[in-house]
Amino acid sequence: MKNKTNIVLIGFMGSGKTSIGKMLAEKLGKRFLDTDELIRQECGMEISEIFHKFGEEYFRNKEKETVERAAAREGTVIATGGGVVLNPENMEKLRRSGIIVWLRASEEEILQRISGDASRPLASNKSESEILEIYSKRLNLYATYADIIIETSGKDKEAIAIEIIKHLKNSYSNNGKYGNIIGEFQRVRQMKVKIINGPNMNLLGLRERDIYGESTLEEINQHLEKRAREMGVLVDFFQSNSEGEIVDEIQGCIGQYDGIVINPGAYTHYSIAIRDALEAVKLPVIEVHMSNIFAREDFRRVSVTGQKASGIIAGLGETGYWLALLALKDLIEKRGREGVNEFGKN
Ligand SMILES: Nc1ncnc2c1ncn2[C@@H]1O[C@H](COP(=O)(O)OP(=O)(O)O)[C@@H](O)[C@H]1O
Ligand SMILES: O=C(O)C1=C[C@@H](OP(=O)(O)O)[C@@H](O)[C@H](O)C1
Ligand SMILES: [Mg+2]
Repeated sequence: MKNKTNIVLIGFMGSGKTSIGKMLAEKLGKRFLDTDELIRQECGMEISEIFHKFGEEYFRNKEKETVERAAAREGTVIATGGGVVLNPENMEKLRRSGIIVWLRASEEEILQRISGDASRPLASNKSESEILEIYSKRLNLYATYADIIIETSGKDKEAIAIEIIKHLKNSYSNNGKYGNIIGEFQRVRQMKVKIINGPNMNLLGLRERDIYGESTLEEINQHLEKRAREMGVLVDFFQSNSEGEIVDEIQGCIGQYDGIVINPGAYTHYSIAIRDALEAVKLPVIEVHMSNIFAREDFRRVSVTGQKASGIIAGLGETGYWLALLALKDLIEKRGREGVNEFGKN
C-alpha cells in the first residue's frame, strides 16, 4: 500500500477547511487543492449556481469525481466540501491517501460565519435551526472518519494551522500511529522527475562507443542521481525497448511527477504514440540525445517526439542529461510560481 502523504481537512461549512488548508499548505511548502474550487473551475460556475441549475445530486457526482482525483495526489493539503462525508466511497479514497483532520467548530461560530452566505447553497436560504439540524446529522460522520480532531473554537486560523502541524509531528514521535506524515511531506515536497530512456539505451557503453561514449546507462543514471540530489530533485529512472511500455510510463507520470527527461532513442523519429503521450500528460519535457542527431543520417534529423518537448538537447553525450535536469527544474519552478501545475491545467 502507498504511504499516506496527504492531509485531508473535513468539517462542516465554515469550519475553516478552505482558509486554514491554504495556510497549512503554505507553511509546509506543499500544494493545496480545494475540491470545491476544482468543481468551480471545471463547471465554470459558482457552487451555488451548480446547485441551482443542476441540483445537489449533480454536484455530489462532480464532488465524487473530484475527490477521486484529489486522492490520487501526493503530498497535498486537500480541503473538502462539508458534505464529502455523506459518501462512504469518498472517504475510503481519502483515507487511503492521507490523514483525515476534522476541524471542529462550535455551533455559534459556524452560524456566525455562514448564516446567509450566498455562496453556500445549503446555508444561504436556511434558518439557523435548519443549519444546525444538518450539522447535528453530520457530526457522527465527521467523528467516524477523523484520525485527528482539532478544536477550532476561539482560535485564530494561523494558530490552528500550527496546531495541526504540531499534532502530526507529536503523534509520529509518540507512537507513530499515523506514520511520519510530515516527513513524507518533506520527501514529496522535493521536485520529482522521471528519466526515461528508449530502445537500445540499455546497451550504452557496449554499442558504438565512438558515438555514445563509454559509460553504461547505469553509470549515467548514478551520476545523474548524484547531481539531482545536489539540486534537491528526486529522480526515478525507466528504460524500455518497447514503445507501449514507454507510453505507459509517460502516462503514469500524471499526478506523480513534475516533469520528464526523455531520450526516446530511435522512436524519436517516428513514434506518434510517444509524441501523443507527451502531449497528453501536459508536463514539462526535455528531450535528450547523446549524439548530435542533426549531424548524422538524414532520417535522424526529424524528431516527432521533440515537437512536444519544451526543449531539446543533442550532441553533448552524458552531460545532456544533467543539463536537461537543470533546465527542467527551472521550468517546473516557473510553472509552480505561475500556479499552473494542477493536473488538467498544465
Ligand atoms: N478560526 C477562525 N477564526 C476566524 N474566522 C475563521 C476561522 N476559520 C474560518 N474562518 C472564516 O470563516 C469563513 C469560512 O471559512 P472557510 O475556510 O471558507 O471554511 P470551509 O471551507 O470549512 O467552509 C471565512 O471567512 C474564514 O475566514
Ligand atoms: O456541506 C455541504 O454539503 C457543502 C459544503 C460546501 O463546502 P464548504 O464546507 O467549504 O462550505 C460545498 O461543498 C457545497 O456548498 C456543499
Ligand atoms: Mg471550503
